[in-house]
Amino acid sequence: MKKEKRTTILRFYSFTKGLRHNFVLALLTMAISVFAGYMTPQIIRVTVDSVINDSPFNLPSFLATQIENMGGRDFLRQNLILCALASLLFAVLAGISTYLSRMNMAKGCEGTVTKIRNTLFSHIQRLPYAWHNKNQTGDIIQRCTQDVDLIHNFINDQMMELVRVVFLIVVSLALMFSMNAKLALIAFIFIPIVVGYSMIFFVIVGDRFRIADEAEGKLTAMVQENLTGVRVVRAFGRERFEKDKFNKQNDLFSDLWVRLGHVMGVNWGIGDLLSGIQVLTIIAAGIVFVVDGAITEGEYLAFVAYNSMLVWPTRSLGRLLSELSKTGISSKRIFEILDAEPEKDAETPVTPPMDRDIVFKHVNFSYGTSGEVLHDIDLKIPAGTTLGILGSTGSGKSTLTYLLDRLYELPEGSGEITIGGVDIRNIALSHLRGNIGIVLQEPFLFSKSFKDTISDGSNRHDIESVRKYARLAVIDDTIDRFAEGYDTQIGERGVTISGGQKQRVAIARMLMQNTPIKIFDDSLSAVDMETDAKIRESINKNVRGTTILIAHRITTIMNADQIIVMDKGRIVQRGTHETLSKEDGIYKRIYDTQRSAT
Ligand SMILES: Nc1ncnc2c1ncn2[C@@H]1O[C@H](COP(=O)(O)OP(=O)(O)OP(=O)(O)O)[C@@H](O)[C@H]1O
Repeated sequence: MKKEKRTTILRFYSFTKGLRHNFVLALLTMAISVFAGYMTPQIIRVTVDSVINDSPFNLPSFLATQIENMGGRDFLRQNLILCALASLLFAVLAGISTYLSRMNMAKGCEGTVTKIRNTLFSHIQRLPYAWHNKNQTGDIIQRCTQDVDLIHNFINDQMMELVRVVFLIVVSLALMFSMNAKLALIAFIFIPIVVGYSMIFFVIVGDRFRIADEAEGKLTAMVQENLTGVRVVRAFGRERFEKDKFNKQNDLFSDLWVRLGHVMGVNWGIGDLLSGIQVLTIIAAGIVFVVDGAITEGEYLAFVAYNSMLVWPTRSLGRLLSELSKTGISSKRIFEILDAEPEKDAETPVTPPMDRDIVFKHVNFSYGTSGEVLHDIDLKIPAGTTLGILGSTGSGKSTLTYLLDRLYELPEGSGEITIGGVDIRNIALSHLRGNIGIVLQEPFLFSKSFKDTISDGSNRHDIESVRKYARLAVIDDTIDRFAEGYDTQIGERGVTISGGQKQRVAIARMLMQNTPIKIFDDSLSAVDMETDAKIRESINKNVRGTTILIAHRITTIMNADQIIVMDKGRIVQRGTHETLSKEDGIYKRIYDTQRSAT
């Protein structure tokens, strides 16, 4: 059972480390403020009963002695202002302690939430690629923002409020019981009723909030997908379709919130009704008690004041419980991320030289969702050579590279991939990935200048080095044509560059990282044949290391030292361009087709 995840908000306790003194101070000063607030009705009671009327002073002995020393009842009657000043003193004390309480709570809360956000973000960075593929980006964003905000509200408002409310109820009841137990009991009876029905709403609200929160996650995911794919939306004239799809989800989302609001409304309404009945009961019963002489007039006034102080927190307790229910759902959604297993190194990871032979030994692989994607792959890529991979879409070419880069882990018993004889599962992940450069068919470029983009991941940032690699990727002239040259910003707030230009910038970036293993995953597909040839020629002449070239175009891979042809997850042909172009099979068919097309 130890493994069973505790998904309650209490798990956030560890994030309060180093800030707990703020929370303790916040609670202490809050207690002082509550105490000071409770003193005013006591001052009114003493003033009415023992200063204006003639009842004996019903006060702790040290206070009664103090009043006697000052001149007793007669002195106070002539100086009623002193009673007012005492009230003012407690009001000031309440104000100052409330300020200190909020200040400390804000410090503790902001510090805790900052830690939660940082931990979430860095944990997400370490989660496997497979996890990212399985989860919608919009939903992850929703969890990191909206759900974290709810935790913020919980710590900043609800937690404090909960303690305050419980404290207020206990103090009110204690004071009321000390004045008249029977009347206090009448006031108390309403509390279990309010808490009881609030518990029912706790469950209903929690359920509805989870559904509404998930719907919001879908809505965020929809917006995110639409914005990312804005080009496709425009190109296919899908604006209306996208708008309708969004409107539908938005209607569903707002419908869910209306329903949640309905439940909350009923909850609050019943709470208010019960509170009204409770107040009326105490006012009426109190009058009967005064008439019967069971309590004094001063006690009655104090009792009604304390009762109103009791009603508000009791009603709040009901609301708080339903809010807490939402917080519980949010914390569960956050811990679903934090509990996801991050990528791990072997127990004693090694960092061997990577400019060595790469070997795939009887590799089989499945993503788990469909059948086997790779079947019995046996392949050796001698160090410093170029491997060309050709194959139909979905034949498993990219999967080979994902496995090499350990974006997906090869399970035990599914074969082995080694570099220089070392199983890659034993190589430190940062070492492995730091030594393998990949350019994808649709590379992702961050919003930076050309210069910063190309030097990203390299330890050199001087313009001459950047230019050198831009030249190798045949993108130097294009960059120079922009008004701000290498300082031109690309991406969201900068210039838009074509798919082929993007590919070439990504190639320059990868070449500048100067990794001993380089993978080009169909990354010349968007450049014209002539530029493709120029890039390959400059790479052949100037770049050393092991290269894996995946392409659909024969001309891209024809100079490779070794070429494999893949079909349905198997290597169906292997050789060089010389041998394969003469052998009957897929390679020759594609070669003939592409030759006749040019
Ligand atoms: N993350 C994934 N989860 C589940 N299945 C996947 C995943 N990635 C790829 N596949 C499936 O694995 C098979 C091989 O895909 P892969 O991307 O390796 O093919 P490919 O030869 O590189 O194709 P292309 O030339 O179109 O890039 C395909 O059937 C694909 O649908």
